[in-house]
Amino acid sequence: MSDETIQPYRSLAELHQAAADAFCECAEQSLASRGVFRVALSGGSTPKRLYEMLAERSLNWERIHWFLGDERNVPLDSLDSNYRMICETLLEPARAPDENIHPVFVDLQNPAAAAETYEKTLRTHFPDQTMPAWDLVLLGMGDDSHTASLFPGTAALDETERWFVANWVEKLACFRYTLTAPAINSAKERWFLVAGKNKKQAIASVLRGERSPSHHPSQMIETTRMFVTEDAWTSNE
Ligand SMILES: O=C(O)[C@H](O)[C@@H](O)[C@H](O)[C@H](O)COP(=O)(O)O
Repeated sequence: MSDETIQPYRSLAELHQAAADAFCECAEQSLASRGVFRVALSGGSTPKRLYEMLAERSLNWERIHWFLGDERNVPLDSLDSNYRMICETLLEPARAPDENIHPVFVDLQNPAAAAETYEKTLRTHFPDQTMPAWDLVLLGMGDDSHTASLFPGTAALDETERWFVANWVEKLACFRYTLTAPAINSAKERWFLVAGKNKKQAIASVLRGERSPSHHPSQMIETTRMFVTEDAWTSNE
């Protein structure tokens, strides 16, 4: 990823404002050219305020479809559910049509089956495609360089055919649901939102460290834009 695709912001508020503007522009362009905007959203804390801001924008809610880039293996009403967070911050305040919202119907006892079911759902939205043709995938980055639920040293990093899998994460001692790297890279736009000095080392390793996707999974993503706060950024100088 070249440095011109990376924009450091003085504050998280400025990052969210810029990301909200860029999101709306991306949606408008997609709707104008394809009549639909299909986006996979990130979980975590960084995008929450962005989602709240988007709920206040005048988007064409009827023609936007909302998907999960990853999910935790918890009930959808759990405080740890990405779906719950996205509903509370964005989809409920915006009154997005239920039929446009596509949660992962988790199966605590059989996450592999739930992931296969979600992949089948995705394939109905992107028929006859080898990989999902998202208009946008929003991503965060962990301080261990993970993105979505592609964690270092996990089996999902090696997946080249599947779109969406259940991924055992040893360090968390749990399954996570995640898009695979090829199913993220097939998006027209792949954006990272990264904030906080605790992410500085991860960003430096991902962008400037040796190429080692098994240690730095975010290196697998062909990023088109990175929104980052200055306290998480080190320039190339
Ligand atoms: O399910 C999740 O938690 C996310 O999808 C995950 O990949 C997240 O984006 C990073 O862990 C960064 O999280 P923060 O934004 O909370 O730092």
